[in-house]
Amino acid sequence: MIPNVLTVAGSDSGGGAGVQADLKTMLALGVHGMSVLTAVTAQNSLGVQGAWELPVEAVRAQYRSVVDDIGVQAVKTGMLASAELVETVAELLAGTDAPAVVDPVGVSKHGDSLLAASALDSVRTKLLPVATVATPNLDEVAQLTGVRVESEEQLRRAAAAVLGYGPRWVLIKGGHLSGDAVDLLTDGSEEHWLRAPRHDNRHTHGTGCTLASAIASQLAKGHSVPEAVAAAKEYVTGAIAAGFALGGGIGPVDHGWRFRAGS
Ligand SMILES: Nc1ncnc2c1ncn2[C@@H]1O[C@H](COP(=O)(O)OP(=O)(O)OP(=O)(O)O)[C@@H](O)[C@H]1O
Ligand SMILES: Cc1ncc(COP(=O)(O)O)c(N)n1
Repeated sequence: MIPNVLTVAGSDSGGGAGVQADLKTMLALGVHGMSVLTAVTAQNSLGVQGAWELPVEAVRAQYRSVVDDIGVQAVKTGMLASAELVETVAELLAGTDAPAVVDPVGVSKHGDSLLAASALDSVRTKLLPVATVATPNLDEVAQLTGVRVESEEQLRRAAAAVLGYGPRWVLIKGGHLSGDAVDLLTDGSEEHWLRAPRHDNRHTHGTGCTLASAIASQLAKGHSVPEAVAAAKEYVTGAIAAGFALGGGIGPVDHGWRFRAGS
């Protein structure tokens, strides 16, 4: 049986991040990808030119259509735009018997806001508590907890601060530090350090979405959280190494790098 994985996220018209990155990742990792769109962005390699959220009823209806008939083995969330959508999605996740990977998307790589400032409190108090794994980057950690990380040693403090909001596991992504690309996965008792060589490639649009979707895909296949995150890190590292130029700005990671390696 092919596991079903659902992304609840925004559309990136340029195809490098958001729902498009999620579905490509799911295909590459051998699961059936499904989507609940929360917002539509006009976006390309240069930035986000516009964003429109969907009505709460549209998000709820898409979710019910998928979960009630087809069923899901894992869910991933990305851009949720507003407090109302964050709270709706948190409530839907709480009623779903499947692991949830929550990527608390705040700002795009170009600095465009993808989440209203008024939604931060709902992320802290409603969404993080229902996450099996939360995957904030360092900017999101600072926004959500006030903890600023400038070195690898400080990742532990960031992880403890995020765990304080109640996710089962947290993966703090240190991709924005210099040196190796080091992330810390912990549930407060176990610690797993994930280290990969930094690829000197500016075409990294979609790294966060890709990593979170890869984790959800591996969880759906029945792997434990540490196994799922290790496999997802390997996949995203290869995708970053193969990231390619597109348009005039930052190009996407290559979701199909494993297929191309053999072609
Ligand atoms: N240049 C790089 N080389 C190798 N790995 C990287 C590089 N940049 C980021 N990573 C890794 O990619 C994953 C995503 O981390 P990152 O911090 O980029 O997420 P993000 O900030 O949510 O994504 P984005 O910056 O696209 O919004 C992490 O595992 C991180 O360590
Ligand atoms: C619709 C949408 N969702 C998320 C992101 C962040 O992308 P990432 O952190 O993976 O680069 C984005 N740029 N656009």
